Amino acid sequence: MSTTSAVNAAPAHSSPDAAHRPGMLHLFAPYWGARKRWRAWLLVVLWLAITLGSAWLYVRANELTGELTDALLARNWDLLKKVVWMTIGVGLLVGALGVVRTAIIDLIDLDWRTWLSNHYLEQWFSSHAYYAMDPDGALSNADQHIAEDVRLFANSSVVNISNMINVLVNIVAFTAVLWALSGTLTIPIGDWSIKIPGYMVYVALLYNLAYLLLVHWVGKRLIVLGMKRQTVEADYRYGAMQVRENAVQIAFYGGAANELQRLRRRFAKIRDNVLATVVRNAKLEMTRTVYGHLFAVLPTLTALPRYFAGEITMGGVTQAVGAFGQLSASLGYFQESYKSFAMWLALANRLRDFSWAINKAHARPNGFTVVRGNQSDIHSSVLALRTPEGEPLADVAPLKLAAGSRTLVRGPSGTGKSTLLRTLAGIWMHGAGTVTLPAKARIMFLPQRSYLPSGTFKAAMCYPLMPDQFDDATCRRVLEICGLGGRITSLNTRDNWQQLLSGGEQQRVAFARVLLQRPDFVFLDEATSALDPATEASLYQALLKELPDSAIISVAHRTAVADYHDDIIELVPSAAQAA
Ligand SMILES: Nc1ncnc2c1ncn2[C@@H]1O[C@H](COP(=O)(O)OP(=O)(O)OP(=O)(O)O)[C@@H](O)[C@H]1O
Repeated sequence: MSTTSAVNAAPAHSSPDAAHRPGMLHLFAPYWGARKRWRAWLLVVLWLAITLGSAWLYVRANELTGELTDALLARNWDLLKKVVWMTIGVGLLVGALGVVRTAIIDLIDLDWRTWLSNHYLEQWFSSHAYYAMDPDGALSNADQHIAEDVRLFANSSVVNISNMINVLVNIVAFTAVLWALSGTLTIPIGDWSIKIPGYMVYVALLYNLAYLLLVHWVGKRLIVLGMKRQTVEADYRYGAMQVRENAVQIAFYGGAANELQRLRRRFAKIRDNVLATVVRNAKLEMTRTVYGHLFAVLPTLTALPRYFAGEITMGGVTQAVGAFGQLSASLGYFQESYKSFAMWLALANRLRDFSWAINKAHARPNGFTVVRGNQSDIHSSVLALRTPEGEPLADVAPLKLAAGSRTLVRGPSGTGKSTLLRTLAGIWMHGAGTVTLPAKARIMFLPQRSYLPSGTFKAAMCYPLMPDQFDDATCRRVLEICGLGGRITSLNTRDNWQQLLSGGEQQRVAFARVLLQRPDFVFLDEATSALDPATEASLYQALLKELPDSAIISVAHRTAVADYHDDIIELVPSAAQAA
């Protein structure tokens, strides 16, 4: 792994507790607040214009139902024909505008999702967040946050907000219609009378407010359940993925029964969550059904006083009932979509927690200072290595690794040899000391088990550089040196190399990477542990021959490896660790 980007990732003096939990606004502002977002805003303006136009058409359609009723009652066939044609025309126009509106919403959704995905990917890969240890577990399902949560959040935000605006426009339009049709209701009380202008609007508002409060009271637990749902689903999927990735090891251990139990336990959590959601949804639906049916005749009853007073015609009643229905349907949107709001809130909270976990990872104090200087060697002060819990591991005397030097790091298991390499790579932050790296040197770290991305073999071999940076002939030459010439017939064969190649072959691919990329410093952490002594010897000999000027720093338990090194760093466990 090249360290150029990882060096000194975290700020030296900060605290994860001080990390900022992003507010709701942070989910919207960076995208919608940026100046260059004119295309997205143009789409919003277009959508808004169509929504206003549609609202006017809905009002017109409602007027037409009133005119239709009156034309029928008056047996006015000419007027009836005209009204029918106009109703069809308005209906077609509303439908066509609806299609365009949906397409615009889909485009806004896609653009925003693209931006959010990039944003979270960058945050995750920036500094050390993607490999940071995560005590809260909020980073462990990062894949779920980036793939699923972002998709659902962008979609439900765009859909919910656009629906809400649409509903608000309809509320305003039909409140005006209903207000005009309501006239003034006069309630006589003895010698007095109370006059209520636009009384039908108040009835509709009260009816829906009571509805909303009831639905919230019954349904608020759905928010918590929605949040938990995403987590338990992700845990289950991750568990299954672990089995896939470690299938052979599990089979060797005969661990199928154990894995089965583990996955069943995780699935049981999904089941519990879904059951609780089903029960809560049923309660919510029941509440809505009972309430809706109890008050089904309310619009007609509300319009009757004016009809009986002779203030409106039967067409007026139809229109008033229609307007009441439209207003209620618009206000009722908040109840209808309670579940999707609950889901949206759960997603927003999960994304905020994810950003928070990344912020905490960024703010975690780094005990080490890793800097780039103009010198050609790598050197350090005394390095005090610690565990994440702060327990001392080992104190490493000042290092000086010059070009062409060969250094072996030895010591009992668990002393901190790999930790020392991680510290030099800038990806370990528990301890104290300073590491100075050459500004322009290329440094490569080979762990015991190298990462081989799936895809063409050439891409896996050239990782982390791009395959087009190397010609096939050079690739073939280093493969021959590493004893893989016969094994890999085509550089362009695609496969899951991590699973397909043996442990020793994977280590040989890692050596091929080194010979190909010719770094100035090579750190090998038990990089030949899976190889037979003869292959190990031939690889080390090839390394020294091909890269005579590179510094080689190995961590190895095998005594034979010492033959290829001049200096030895002996790590001794700290007094506390030895005790
Ligand atoms: N990510 C981690 N979280 C918690 N503890 C860790 C982590 N990585 C390493 N440690 C602990 O730090 C100690 C040193 O580990 P390290 O891998 O550096 O030892 P080592 O000398 O390379 O061991 P070995 O020779 O067995 O490979 C161990 O006790 C290990 O459990």
